Order: sequence, then structure tokens, then C-alpha cells
Amino acid sequence: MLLKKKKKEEENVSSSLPPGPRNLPLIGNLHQLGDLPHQSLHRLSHEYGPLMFLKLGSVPTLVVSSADMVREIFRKHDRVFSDRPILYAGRSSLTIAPTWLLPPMASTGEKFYDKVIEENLDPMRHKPMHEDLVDILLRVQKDPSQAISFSNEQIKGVLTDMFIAGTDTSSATLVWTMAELIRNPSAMNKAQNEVRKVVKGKGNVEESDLTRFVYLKSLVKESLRLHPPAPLLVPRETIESCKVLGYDVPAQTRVFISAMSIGRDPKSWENPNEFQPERFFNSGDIEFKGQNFEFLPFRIGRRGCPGTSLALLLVELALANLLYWFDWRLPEGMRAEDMNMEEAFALAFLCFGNSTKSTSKIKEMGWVDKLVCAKCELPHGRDMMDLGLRGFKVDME
Ligand code: HEM
Repeated sequence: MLLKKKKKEEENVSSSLPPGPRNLPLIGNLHQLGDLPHQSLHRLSHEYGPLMFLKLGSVPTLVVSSADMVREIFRKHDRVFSDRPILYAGRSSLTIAPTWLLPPMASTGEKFYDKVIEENLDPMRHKPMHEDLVDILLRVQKDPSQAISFSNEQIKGVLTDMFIAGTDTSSATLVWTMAELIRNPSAMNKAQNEVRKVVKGKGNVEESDLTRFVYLKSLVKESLRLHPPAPLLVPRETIESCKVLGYDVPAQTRVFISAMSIGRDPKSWENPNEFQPERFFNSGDIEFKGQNFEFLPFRIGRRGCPGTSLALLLVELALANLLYWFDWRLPEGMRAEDMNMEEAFALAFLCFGNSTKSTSKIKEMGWVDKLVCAKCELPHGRDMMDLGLRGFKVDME
């Protein structure tokens, strides 16, 4: 064992760096990433351990893939590991979107947000009852008493961030949860009973009902454990060099925290690959605040997703409405085991190194179209999705 570890260590240029695969000139380890980098890194970490060092092109990169290692790092070096690579910082304060990567989208987005800002500034505009996000940003921008100042460009950057970081992640969570429910009829029954009991004849699930859904919340957590939409979180970068368990971690090392490996780590979770919402049931202990190192779909330490509450609200509300309104089942002859649960590359714009990769999504969404409404016996899975997603839209507006 010791010898094996020694051999692995020797594969790195300097033995004081954490273990990792040998890298090639120029490309480093890029050739080992494949179509689904989070899965390739997960496999590699089985070989090299939960603190793995590699090079993506010339970029020194650290992959952290166990709760224990995350604990070790973030208890001691939270600040050092809280920066983002420079490629995220070009545009706005929060930016996770390297807009230069997607020129056509970026310019379309630019025009769109120009129009939004223009409309909000129009003195003839009908004043809505509540200020929207753009109104608030424009108000703060003009207020001389505010300590911060920012340009229209930065407002556009913030709106882009929210759009990019918020939409695909939330819908992927909803879709994975639906898929798991279809494969687990007893969980589906429990969730449906809970929602229908709480809402009983009201006709619609409302935001105020959400606090009463204990089982439904555990479903969403379990889905995020197994299928985190940002399986490597969003890349961090070390501010300065530091030592982790005696290994050197250089300054400006890119850091991927493998939320996916951590969520399926058998040391932290019993039957880690099984969908068992009960593990979270009534457990107020395991939360999204980044302090439960075995469960990190939204954040770790001081830096994390500012949209967590909104995301949970959107997903829970959509899911509850879908459970309230529909009995879901697959068409005759199609078995739950036949559903394709493979992940596929999906453009969710979370940036992985120098290319856009990848929140994980179910490979073939064909089954969504085939979902049958038990009341009218017609396949209208798409309508169901629309209903859920309309919930998103209404709330986002
Ligand atoms: C299920 C839905 C979502 C998931 C799983 C998710 C997950 C994440 C993760 C893992 C990060 C990086 C955290 C880290 O490095 O520690 C992040 C960052 C971010 N998220 Fe989310 N997110 C979701 C929804 C949203 C929504 C709805 C919004 C806003 C409307 C949003 C806005 C952002 C922004 C702006 C950042 C960058 C923050 C920074 O760089 O400091 N996210 N998200």
C-alpha cells in the first residue's frame, strides 16, 4: 500500500505535490477528461485518492473528492480556496460566465439586457407594484449615498450570471427528481400524499405551503445528492500557496470540488447509489449551508451559490404542483428500468477550465413526452413539464 502510494507520488513532477496521473507536454491531462469530465475525474480519484493533482493544459489543477479532504482543507484554508479563476472576473462582480466563450449568445444576451434596462428606465413605463431586480440595481446605481458604484455593463453581467447560473441548474434538479420518482413508486406515493394532504382542495400549491412539506424537501435533497447539477461546483482558485496534509498546493491552482464523488462516498453514505429520501427525512442536521461536508450541492465554506433559497423555492414549488395535479406513470409496456438515466453533456454554461462543461442531465428526455396522465390516459408529459416550468417563469418575473 505504502509502495503503491509512493509510486503514485513519483508520477508527479515534484514529489511534494499531491498524487496524480502523469501529464503530457502542452496538453497536460486534458486527454483524460473525456465527454463527462466529472465522471472521468471521479474514476481517476479512485486511483489517485481524494486529493489529486493534475494539469489541464498548463493550468495546475487540484481535484478534491471526499468529505474528509474537504473538511481538512476548508477548516484550515477556507480563505485560500475561495477565489475564482480570473476568467470569471472579466465582466461583473459575481460573474461565473466567461462570455467570450459564447460570442453569438453573448451578443444576443447583450441586446436583450440593453432592451430590459432601456424599458426599465423609460419614464412612460407603467410602474409595477413591486420593484424588480433591474429597478433595484438601477436605483442603487443612481444613489450617490451608496458606497459602491457600478456601470450598466456590470448590471448586464449580473443579469447574465443569474440567468446562466439559475435556469438550467434548477430545471435539471426538477427533471432528475421526477425521473427518480418514476423509478421509485413508493417515494412518489408518499410525496403525493403529503402534498395532497397539505393542499387539500385549495386548487394550487402556494409558496406558503412549502414549509409543511417535509418529505418533499427530503426528495429534493436526495436528488441533489445523487445528481448535483454542478457536479464539480464552480471552479475555485487558490489565492496563495499552502500545505494540505503535507503536500504543496501552489498559488493559483484551479480547484474542483467533486460534489458528485462526495455525495456518493460510501464512507459518508449507506448504499450511496440508491435513491433513499428517508436518509434526509426529518433530519434538520444535513443542510445546504456548506458546513455538512458530505453534502455540497450549493456551496462550500464562505463562498457559495447566492441563489440557493430561490432555487429551492422554484424546484419545490414546481415539483409540488406537478405532484398535486398529476398522477404520473410511464406508457404501457415501458418499464422504469428502461429509462435511460445516463448523464449527458448539457450546455449549462458552468465553465470547466477553458471550455464550457457541464451540468449533468439525463441523456434522453424522450420519456418525458411519454408520461401519461392517469386521469385522461393521454400522454402529456411535456404539458406537465410546462406547468412546472411556468411556475419558474412566473416566479422569476
Ligand atoms: C438547483 C439549482 C442550483 C444549484 C445546484 C446551484 C449550484 C451552484 C454552485 C455549486 C455554485 C458554486 C459554489 C461554490 O463554488 O462554492 C453556484 C454559484 C452561483 N450560483 Fe447557483 N445554483 C443553483 C441555482 C442558482 C440560482 C437560481 C441562481 C440565481 C438566480 C444562482 C446564482 C449563482 C451565482 C451568481 C453563482 C456564482 C457565485 C460566486 O461566484 O460567488 N444559482 N451555484
